Amino acid sequence: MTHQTGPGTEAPVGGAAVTPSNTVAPVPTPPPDPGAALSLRGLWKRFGQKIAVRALDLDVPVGSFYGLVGPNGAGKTTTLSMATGLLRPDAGTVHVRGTDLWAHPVEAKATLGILPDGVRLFDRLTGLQLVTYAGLLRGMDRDTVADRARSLLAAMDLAADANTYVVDYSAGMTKKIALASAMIHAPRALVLDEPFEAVDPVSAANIRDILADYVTGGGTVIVSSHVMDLVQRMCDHVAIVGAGQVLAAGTVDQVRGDQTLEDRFVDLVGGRTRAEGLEWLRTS
Ligand SMILES: Nc1ncnc2c1ncn2[C@@H]1O[C@H](COP(=O)(O)OP(=O)(O)OP(=O)(O)O)[C@@H](O)[C@H]1O
Repeated sequence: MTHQTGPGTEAPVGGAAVTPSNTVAPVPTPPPDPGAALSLRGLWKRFGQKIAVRALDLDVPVGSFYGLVGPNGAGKTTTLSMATGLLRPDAGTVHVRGTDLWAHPVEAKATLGILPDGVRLFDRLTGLQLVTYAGLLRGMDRDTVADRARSLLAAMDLAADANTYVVDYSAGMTKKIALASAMIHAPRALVLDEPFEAVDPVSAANIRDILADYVTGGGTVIVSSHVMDLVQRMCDHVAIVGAGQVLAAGTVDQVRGDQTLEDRFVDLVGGRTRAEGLEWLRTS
């Protein structure tokens, strides 16, 4: 379910959205959903002159496999970073099963597993050391960490490279070890920014199976992706984000209607251009 403020709403000042007098008043936003795995309300983020996320609301139901899609620069990473405590919003709230993440970060973050995009790992550790370190940081006992680390490395097809330094991993292997590190404490929700980027098709299928099992077992997964076909097949819910706002959200069937998700995405987001002025690229 999404709720958006009116089109004339400006960036917030002092934490409140300001509406110019000559525009339509914003639709009042309902309070955060305490039953949702993740409930975002009125999130804003500005970088200099660029408003990356504007008045974004989103509810992710518990037990859903939720896809977040949008064109490059739409604000997906910024939204997920604010939703997981990595980037402080200029305004708005994030609730994780009713807990205000920015007011009670330790409590809220304990229930999340996070795969951020582009954040440096401790890559002078081996893969096994990195996953072990993630478990110990979460306060788990050594035996449980050792058991789970072994299982995760096997599931990610990294057992043979357990003792290789992460700095020497390929991009896909790095993605997989970061994912294993996000899962070691059996979080209640996984927030994964582009988890399949650079991952080979066999590993991607294995990861999809792991995530599907996790959802069947009551977990919630939120993934950002550019691959519409993958989201349509893998997710049960989807939000299409454009220019920092949610343009459509709901179950995949609700959002796509009688179109493919890709066609619906292009309809909502636009941006298809004819390649004019590139005649010089033709070789014959
Ligand atoms: N640290 C930053 N400083 C300045 N601008 C930023 C910063 N982070 C993001 N932006 C800008 O905010 C906008 C949203 O970026 P964001 O990375 O959230 O988009 P995205 O939807 O994740 O894009 P992509 O699909 O390409 O990864 C972009 O215009 C980007 O240039």
